[in-house]
Amino acid sequence: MIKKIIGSVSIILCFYTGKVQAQDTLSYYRKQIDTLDKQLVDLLGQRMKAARAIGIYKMDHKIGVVQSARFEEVLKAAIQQGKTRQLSEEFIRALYNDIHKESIHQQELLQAERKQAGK
Ligand SMILES: O=C(O)C(=O)C[C@]1(C(=O)O)C=C[C@@H](O)C=C1
Repeated sequence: MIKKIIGSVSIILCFYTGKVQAQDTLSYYRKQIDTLDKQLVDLLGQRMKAARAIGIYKMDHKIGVVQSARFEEVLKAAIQQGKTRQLSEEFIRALYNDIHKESIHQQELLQAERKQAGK
């Protein structure tokens, strides 16, 4: 009888500790995602800052905002790097098209602001 009770208790304990371990694993990876997401947004902010600086240069040198050949280069490099990280070409294309759109939007906005300010 006592053996049966010990057996049942140890099974319950195993389930419990298993659940605790699963929770630990989930929160461990979620924390990792939270940290990486912060870095991602921070990097995107840095990239846009560089894009705005390019926007000023383009305005000063009368260069058009959209530079398709340059964007193709950027995209190609990102697709190549993505391949080494198990990221599909489709995903990288969609991501970079959105980044490019925002980059152009920020440059145009900045140029419009500068024009309005008479700079
Ligand atoms: O390289 C430039 O000329 C940029 O302005 C940067 C950038 C980009 O976000 O990658 C943005 C717009 C251009 O069409 C090409 C590339």
